[in-house]
Amino acid sequence: MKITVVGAGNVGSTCANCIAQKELAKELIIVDIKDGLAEGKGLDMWQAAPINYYNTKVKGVTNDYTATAGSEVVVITSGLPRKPGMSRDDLIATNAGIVKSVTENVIAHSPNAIIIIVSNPLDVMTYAAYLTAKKASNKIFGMAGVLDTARYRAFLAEELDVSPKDIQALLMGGHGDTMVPLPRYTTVSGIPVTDLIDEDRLNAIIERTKFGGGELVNLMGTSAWYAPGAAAAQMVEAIVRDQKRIFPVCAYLNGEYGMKDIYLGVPVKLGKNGIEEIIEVKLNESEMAMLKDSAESVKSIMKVLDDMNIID
Ligand SMILES: NC(=O)c1ccc[n+]([C@@H]2O[C@H](COP(=O)([O-])OP(=O)(O)OC[C@H]3O[C@@H](n4cnc5c(N)ncnc54)[C@H](O)[C@@H]3O)[C@@H](O)[C@H]2O)c1
Ligand SMILES: O=C(O)C[C@H](O)C(=O)O
Repeated sequence: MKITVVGAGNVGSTCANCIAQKELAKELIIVDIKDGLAEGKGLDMWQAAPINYYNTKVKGVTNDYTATAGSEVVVITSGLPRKPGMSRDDLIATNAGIVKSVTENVIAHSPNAIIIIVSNPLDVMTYAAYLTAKKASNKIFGMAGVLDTARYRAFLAEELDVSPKDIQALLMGGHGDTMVPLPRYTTVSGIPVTDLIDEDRLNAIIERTKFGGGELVNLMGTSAWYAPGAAAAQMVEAIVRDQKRIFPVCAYLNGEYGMKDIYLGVPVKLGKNGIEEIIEVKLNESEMAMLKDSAESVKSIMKVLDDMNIID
């Protein structure tokens, strides 16, 4: 198994480190455009192998995609992160071109790879990569829901003073302020969360989750990486170990939830074939309205991508 992570910045290197520590690959290649950065991080991670006891051979390269040839899974994290005062959507002007050129290079050397996009604005960057790669949509999708759900679960665990391991939750929609956490599909070891927390506290947690990325941007001056890197690596694990995990993933919809030709966060089954099933949970009227609202917001950024005219 050979895995590539493109982007050796905060998220890419954290993701690569998780992949190595979980021994998900025999060979792990990290690529970055910045001279020496990926080589240095790859070498540093390889030197951690005798300490952390993993066999994954990590190597970094500067923009040399021949080294990535034959990768089975590729994670694309290249692109600018936002700064305080910016929205994720503000990144489209720079990141669309980066995601396009990186996807072309990835596909040229690993035509059969399953590709996971992380770069923001996530839903539209995933769509841009899909249009560029021209591959089946079950093999190209985005990471956001695993992260957003993890934030929601972490906040709930803290509020209820229980283990984060025992919180199961579902969150749908775009990776932006219109994301849709679903209390009806949130449990603590099977107990409905609504039985354990009052409505006001739950609503406050939902609001904090929606703006969870921005909270960290304001604290750090750049965006998060530990949870995002771990979330992408968890998706890689589900694929390489054929775990059939059910995760919220930014997936291409072709009629599911009454929507077509859009990438949006929905629950899917992830296994060795990538997205093996899109699960259509029953949404009530208000949940469906929120999902549609989120889709409209993603569509408005798809229109910006279209107007940029950079993808055939
Ligand atoms: N989907 C999510 O949930 C999620 C979570 C966190 C961050 N992100 C996004 O991930 C991206 C990366 O965030 P980060 O914090 O790692 O940023 P970062 O600045 O630390 O790293 C980005 C890296 O991409 C590299 N890069 C730029 N252009 C490249 C190219 N053409 N080829 C190869 N490498 C290139 C840069 O040199 C840099 O090292 C951002 O767009 C950020 O918004 C998404
Ligand atoms: O918030 C950001 O800009 C980065 C990422 O999308 C996140 O949610 O942490």
